Amino acid sequence: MNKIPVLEIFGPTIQGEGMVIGRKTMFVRTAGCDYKCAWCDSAFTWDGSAKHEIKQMTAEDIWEQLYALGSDRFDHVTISGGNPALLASLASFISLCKEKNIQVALETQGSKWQDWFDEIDDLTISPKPPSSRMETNFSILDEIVAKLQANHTNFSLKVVVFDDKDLEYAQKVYARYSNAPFFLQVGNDDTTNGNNDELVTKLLTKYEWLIDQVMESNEWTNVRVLPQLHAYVWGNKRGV
Ligand SMILES: C[S@@+](CC[C@H](N)C(=O)[O-])C[C@H]1O[C@@H](n2cnc3c(N)ncnc32)[C@H](O)[C@@H]1O
Ligand SMILES: Nc1nc2[nH]cc(C(=O)O)c2c(=O)[nH]1
Ligand code: SF4
Ligand SMILES: [Mg+2]
Repeated sequence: MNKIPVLEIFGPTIQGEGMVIGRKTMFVRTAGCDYKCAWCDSAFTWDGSAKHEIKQMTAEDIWEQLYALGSDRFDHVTISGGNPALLASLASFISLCKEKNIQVALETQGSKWQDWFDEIDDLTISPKPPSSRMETNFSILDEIVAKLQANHTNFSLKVVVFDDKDLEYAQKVYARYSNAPFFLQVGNDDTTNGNNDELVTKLLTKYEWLIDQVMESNEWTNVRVLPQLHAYVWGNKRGV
């Protein structure tokens, strides 16, 4: 099927995470994931709770909706999910964005390759640490990273950290792919809290903990430590 299962289209907003943090962007969130991370902040993309909201869209349908929301006020689109790398059909949307001079970022966990990865301007690969209860297939990840590097694709690695074990895992990933830009991201373990002041206080404490760990370690040098910026502005709200 050539259609793309879409759950959300929103923006313009700021990219709250990783290698293009702060950039003005639109978002397209696809449905379906091959993982089920214990702390997934977008579980509605795969747990069935929003299945009635999934729209099967063509590349042109998605573009129309992006344009209806953002008109000429954007030049960058972020594709997230779910795992958008499950969808070969995204190729058509990515080339449509190119035609329109729109840059494309994409978020995926690194469990599956797509040939269109090399067309992405800002590709984030986010392997999952032990707290997620998912298992990384390092032979697949090795292959993906090797191909991206061989093809000079602009990508980065981003590991979400909740605890010491996660940081140990992140260190292993950092050492294994030592030439790749690397980001550590604060984990949000309170994804249903509607009290933003309380949430932000919690997240800042965790951010400080993560910074402290990295600063005092000689195993971490060329790394960026980031929060989820959008959580500080909008808390756990969807569609921002
Ligand atoms: C919802 S995922 C969708 C893309 C893809 N499935 C992935 O995990 O990379 C987008 C990003 O949010 C991160 N994320 C998900 N839940 C989170 C949480 N509770 N705290 C911090 N980051 C989280 C993921 O690690 C990923 O980098
Ligand atoms: N503003 C904003 N930035 C984000 N960066 C990654 C997101 C995601 O859910 O993949 C996200 C999101 O949902 N909103
Ligand atoms: S891989 Fe991404 S979308 Fe899938 S469950 Fe994990 S965090 Fe959620
Ligand atoms: Mg998110």
